[in-house]
Amino acid sequence: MAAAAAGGERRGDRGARPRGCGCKGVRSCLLCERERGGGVSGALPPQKPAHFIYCLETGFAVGAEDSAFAGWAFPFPGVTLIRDFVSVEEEAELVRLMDQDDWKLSQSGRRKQDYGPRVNFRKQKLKPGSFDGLPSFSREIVQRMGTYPILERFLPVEQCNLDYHPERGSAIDPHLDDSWLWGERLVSLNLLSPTVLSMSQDSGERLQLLSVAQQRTRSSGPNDPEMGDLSGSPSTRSVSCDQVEVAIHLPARSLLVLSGAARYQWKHAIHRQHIESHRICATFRELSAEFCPGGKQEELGQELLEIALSFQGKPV
Ligand SMILES: O=C(O)CCC(=O)C(=O)O
Ligand SMILES: [Fe+2]
Repeated sequence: MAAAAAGGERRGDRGARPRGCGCKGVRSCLLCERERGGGVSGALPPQKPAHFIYCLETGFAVGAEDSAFAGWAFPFPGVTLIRDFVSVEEEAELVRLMDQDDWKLSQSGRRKQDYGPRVNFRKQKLKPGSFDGLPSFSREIVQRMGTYPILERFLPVEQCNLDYHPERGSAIDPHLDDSWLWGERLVSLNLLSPTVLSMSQDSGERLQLLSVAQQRTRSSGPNDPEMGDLSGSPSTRSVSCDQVEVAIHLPARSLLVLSGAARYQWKHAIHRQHIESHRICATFRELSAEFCPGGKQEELGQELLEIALSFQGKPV
């Protein structure tokens, strides 16, 4: 289960939980918060003062218009978003097929279905367990992924479906996905409703910002009529990384690929307030170098790949 390592979720005994709640340790959802009364701190995301919005066209994170960072931007590499990766009809069919299997209760008001090997991330132990492959309905989806250059030779060995519902206050805390087992590209298919993936870092390093005019100069050249006023002196500004949150807007039916800095340096999260209606996300993960040809555990990697790509799986 990737999200466990990803989010560092812990087992903990906080007494009986209400029906429908799968929270453990410090996590909570609307159901257990209601039961406890008064809510809990940590149910809402920490507010970061510097709000940026990821711009798909330029690959920059751009200061939100109503904020103190309007007019400022910085490069945000490692994000690829493919709109309309599946059609409305395919989306409905995928959800119908997912719903034929049970959803297990998970942390923070989520439900999940996992198709993947048995993993202990803490001890770095891995075995196939009862994994019998990705589900048959993913065969075409995985084949389609491979037609995009960014997903060349993308061979997933895990699929994790997560189900988010506003009534349960579903969310996922900021985390990095594991990188011992999982490789460079994290791929997620967004179904049923749009949401926002919130990117943040704990590091106190300074992030150098460019004024939007400077950014246009670099990307468009000096003769672009869109450039606006470039005559002023180039100004600079910086902000501490841990003050920044970058919103990546994810339309329904889009496919998101995170790699590089967006995968390894920036944590990702879905805040509760960004689940406005039922949402399902299917995340696909590939193996890290250790499990690929030439790596220490290539045989185990090959075995897992063969199982995964038989597409005969049921949730583990
Ligand atoms: O729901 C999402 O888009 C993110 C899921 C995620 O980060 C994870 O499963 O590790
Ligand atoms: Fe994740």
